[in-house]
Amino acid sequence: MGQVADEVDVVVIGMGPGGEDVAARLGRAGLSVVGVESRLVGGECPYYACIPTKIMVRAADALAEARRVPELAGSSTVRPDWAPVAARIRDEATTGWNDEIAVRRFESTGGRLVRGVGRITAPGEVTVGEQVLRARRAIVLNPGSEPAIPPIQGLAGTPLWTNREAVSIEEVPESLVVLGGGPVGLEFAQVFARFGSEVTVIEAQSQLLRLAEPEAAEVITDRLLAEGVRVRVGSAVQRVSHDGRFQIFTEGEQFEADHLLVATGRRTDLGALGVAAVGLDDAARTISVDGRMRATDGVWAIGDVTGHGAYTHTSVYQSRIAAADILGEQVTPADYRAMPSVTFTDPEVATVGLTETQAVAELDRVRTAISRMPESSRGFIHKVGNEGLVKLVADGDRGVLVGATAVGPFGGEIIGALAVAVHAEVPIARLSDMIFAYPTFHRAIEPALDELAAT
Ligand SMILES: Cc1cc2nc3c(=O)[nH]c(=O)nc-3n(C[C@H](O)[C@H](O)[C@H](O)COP(=O)(O)OP(=O)(O)OC[C@H]3O[C@@H](n4cnc5c(N)ncnc54)[C@H](O)[C@@H]3O)c2cc1C
Ligand SMILES: NC(=O)c1ccc[n+]([C@@H]2O[C@H](COP(=O)([O-])OP(=O)(O)OC[C@H]3O[C@@H](n4cnc5c(N)ncnc54)[C@H](O)[C@@H]3O)[C@@H](O)[C@H]2O)c1
Repeated sequence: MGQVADEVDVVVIGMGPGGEDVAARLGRAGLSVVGVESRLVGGECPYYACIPTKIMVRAADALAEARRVPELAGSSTVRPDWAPVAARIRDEATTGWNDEIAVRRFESTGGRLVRGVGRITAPGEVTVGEQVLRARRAIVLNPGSEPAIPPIQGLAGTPLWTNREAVSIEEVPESLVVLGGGPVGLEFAQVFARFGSEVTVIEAQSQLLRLAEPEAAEVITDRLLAEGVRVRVGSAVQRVSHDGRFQIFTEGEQFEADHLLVATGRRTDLGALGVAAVGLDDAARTISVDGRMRATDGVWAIGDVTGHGAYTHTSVYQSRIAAADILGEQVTPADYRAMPSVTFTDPEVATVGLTETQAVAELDRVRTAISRMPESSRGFIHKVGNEGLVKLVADGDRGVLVGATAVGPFGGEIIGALAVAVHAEVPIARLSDMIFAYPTFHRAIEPALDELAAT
């Protein structure tokens, strides 16, 4: 006798932020939904990524501000203690890496959770261990991504850290090498340095935050150097060894540290997900989706696996579209032109849309302008810690912004105004008429607009 299939309307494989959201929306709309999750409902973001790292950043920023007191307001003595940070992450944010609350939240929408690794075994069919699920209406794929470990000689088998170990430590390492100068690497590097670790960042590309505007990378590099972080760019690690401590060998240099944090990007495994069973390329890194998140007949995909920006806001944006499409509602196709991102270093590095390099590759006439945060009134008032800039990228033919970068205190908040401008294609002439409250950080947008208007 063959296995009797469990028939439902929708099976969601992977309950990351997008998977949880799409499952809840469809459940609330009256569909029968099974969510399949092999680890924790909620995915990477609440347990190992966004939330714990931002708790760490908040604490590290508090230390940095206290250290700035002598330049502004008297004297201060700062004695970092990791215990409150570890306790907040463990007890307040992740309840000991336990997803009971998230499971209850999902079940309250009418959904049913199946624990285990889900795999597509035929069109409309998902197998989890011995259990076979038939999806009448949709399979939604939200498997997220895993830390990618580069094939460096000697690295495999060492007790390296990825973001998952780094958010669950109880004590700050005395010394740390961070491999990779992307958002993950830099957020951790600055946090641990501010808590007293001796930190080295090794980045293979020629600048930190390789995808960011070079002017932004320069600001954050200078800040890290000023805080005592050792930074190596354009540096390839050739070999690693571990004998209780790590030795990291690059061309011409050797570094030694108690711990090694690998933050060299993310990987997916479409083979393990069984996508070939529905005709998709299982050797690919990402699943191509159309504007409605459809990957193929009866299959939708959302989140990191789609390759449209590994951010929680991407995953949840896509989940809304996928849910509406599955419910047969009118859908505005996905539009990523105004995709924002924020790296929560201090200063924050926030971007929206295209960088100058990307715009030049796509458009006939590109204009850019930069205003420096320390030259603004608020930058002057803020004084220590005021590094930053606003860079605008405009389509010279259409007279609209196609991209922007805001680096500075609250750079992630400043970018909000610029995201509206890029999203709604507000004419630059119209933006120039705006009133910017005095003396705010976002007022640094105005001189850059003036410069664009004058060219
Ligand atoms: C250190 C760090 C900090 C970050 N900070 C931010 C930030 O500040 N802001 C931001 O927007 N983004 C941030 N991100 C990115 C963010 O975490 C992800 O983009 C986000 O989690 C969305 O991912 P997702 O929905 O694709 O799935 P994920 O969160 O990766 O979840 C996917 C889930 O699917 C499960 N799964 C996978 N395969 C299967 C299977 N076959 N069967 C069953 N279950 C499966 C996994 O166990 C996992 O729980 C950060 C990432 C890292 C690493
Ligand atoms: N605040 C946020 O929104 C936030 C924070 C963290 C991560 N994320 C997302 O998570 C994803 C993963 O972040 P990430 O920083 O791990 O990846 P990333 O790809 O952005 O950066 C990884 C860096 O490692 C470098 N690298 C790769 N191999 C190397 C090697 N062998 N030696 C030295 N350097 C090497 C790359 O050149 C790259 O600069 C990103 O897509 C990011 O957008 C977002």
